[in-house]
Amino acid sequence: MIYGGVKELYVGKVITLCRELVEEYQLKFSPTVYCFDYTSSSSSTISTGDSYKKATKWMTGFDDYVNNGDCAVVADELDSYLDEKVIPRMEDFNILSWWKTNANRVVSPHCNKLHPSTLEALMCCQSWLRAYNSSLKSEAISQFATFLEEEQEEQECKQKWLLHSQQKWPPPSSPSPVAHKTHLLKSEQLSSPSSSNPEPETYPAKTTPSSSHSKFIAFRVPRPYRRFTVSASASEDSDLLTKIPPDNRSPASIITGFLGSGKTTLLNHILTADHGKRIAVIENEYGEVDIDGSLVAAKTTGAEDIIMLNNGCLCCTVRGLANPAPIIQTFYAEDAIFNEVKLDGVVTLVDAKHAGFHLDEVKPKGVVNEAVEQIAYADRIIVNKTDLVGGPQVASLVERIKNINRMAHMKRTEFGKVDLDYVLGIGGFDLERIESAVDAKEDDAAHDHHDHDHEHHHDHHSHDHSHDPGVSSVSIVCEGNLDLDKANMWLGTLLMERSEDIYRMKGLLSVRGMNGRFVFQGVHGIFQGSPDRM
Ligand SMILES: Nc1nc2c(ncn2[C@@H]2O[C@H](COP(=O)(O)OP(=O)(O)OP(=O)(O)O)[C@@H](O)[C@H]2O)c(=O)[nH]1
Repeated sequence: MIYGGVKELYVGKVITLCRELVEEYQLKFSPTVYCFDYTSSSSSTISTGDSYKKATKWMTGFDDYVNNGDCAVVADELDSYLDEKVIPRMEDFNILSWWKTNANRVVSPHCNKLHPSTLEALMCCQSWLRAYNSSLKSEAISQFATFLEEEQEEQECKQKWLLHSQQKWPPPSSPSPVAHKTHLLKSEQLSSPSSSNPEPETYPAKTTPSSSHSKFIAFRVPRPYRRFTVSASASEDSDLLTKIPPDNRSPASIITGFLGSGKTTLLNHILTADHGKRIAVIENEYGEVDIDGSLVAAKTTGAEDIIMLNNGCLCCTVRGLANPAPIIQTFYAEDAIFNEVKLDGVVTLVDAKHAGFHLDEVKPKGVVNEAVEQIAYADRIIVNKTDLVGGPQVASLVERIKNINRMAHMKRTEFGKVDLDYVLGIGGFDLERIESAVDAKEDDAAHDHHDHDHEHHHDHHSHDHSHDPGVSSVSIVCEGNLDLDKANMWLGTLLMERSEDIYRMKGLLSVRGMNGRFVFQGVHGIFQGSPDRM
């Protein structure tokens, strides 16, 4: 109609040519199904102004064809394409918007957010490689294509993480206005019983290779976090192989707390005590002058391992000093550190006299109070300087602290005087000690002799949720066994969606098909889990 008398000849030629091309394409690639929805392009929404029609009068034949045309029988992809109804002409038709709303998504919503050039490179590479791969059957190319796909996934995760971290951490140019120090204690237990047993211990179990299958709890954590993949091999008949290799790495403790809360005092107490441990101190001093270096007792007692970091600590100076999270993450993110050092625990000093003031401080929207954060990450909380305030004030502070972090053990002190066992060898991040941590926490909350508030708030069988300063402890206790797949899915989703909000978590799961418990612990996106020893 549009092309006059010769149309049969030319249209026929074009169709034959297209068919040859499609056949060639189909030989190389498996057929792809494209689905288009034309229903949303109803003519009622289309502007077909009279002036436009007049100006393009020569196209009226096409319009008639559109209105009366019938579909041909669909034989292959080309036929199906030729068979598609064409849409009426319109003045303001935008082909790109039409494809955006009508065509099937070829790009996932996540990919859609990638930089166009990144996306283009990924897609092109994949297409080329698939083409080569189909003709050359190259294993290496196939692997590379898979790598690219994984990289694409990684980019999606990374983008998600970036969104979170941008909300959470101050950018390098705007460090936290609160000047804090964080001390890292690395102590080597010379007579550690585990160090005499270098062989990994395997906990035997009957497994039937044919019937056993592996279950995985694997959380993709975007770089620079370490990825944890934890597996439990369980068979249908409840046989289980569990294995937690002994951990001979040197333990490290983080001492944190608000300005003047007594960190250096506690450190001196530790360094001068008779414990037989060799201790290295990495002190992060926010300021030009090394004040605390001269105060730390070890310097005068001949210890050689004191390293001062005047604005030099990579994670602290970049991300602000008040938040211990970056330091905790450093122990997991860097292989060199992770292989040598295990994080033992976070000890938070709280100034009994001034902490209430800091906890009350109202922060701008989206900014978490640093004093609250330091309590939230803690395994041990030392309410120091109790000599400066009365009993009721300390009791009310202790209550507030418990609302923020019910898992941590707490003690009241003067001049940081605590038993060393209380702050060293905590095992706060140790999967093998999760259970004792949970049990001991109950004892501690109810019977700590330093803590005379006589609180008997046993929340073991309740869903406990307090609302002090935006951060609170939640304990969930459920009866029965969990389906591992569902638990995996739930935890994975929780971490993907809300890891930013999870300061610490510890738990014991009873999983269907496992004889032992499944223990886990985590800090934000870092998650560790393993079947418990039987
Ligand atoms: N009254 C009293 N003073 C204490 C106590 N603990 C520490 N102090 C004093 O409080 C001051 C600050 O203690 P530090 O140990 O330096 O506190 P810090 O957390 O290291 O302080 P920054 O380095 O400024 O963050 C020092 O003068 C200590 O002697 C305590 O329990 N009672």
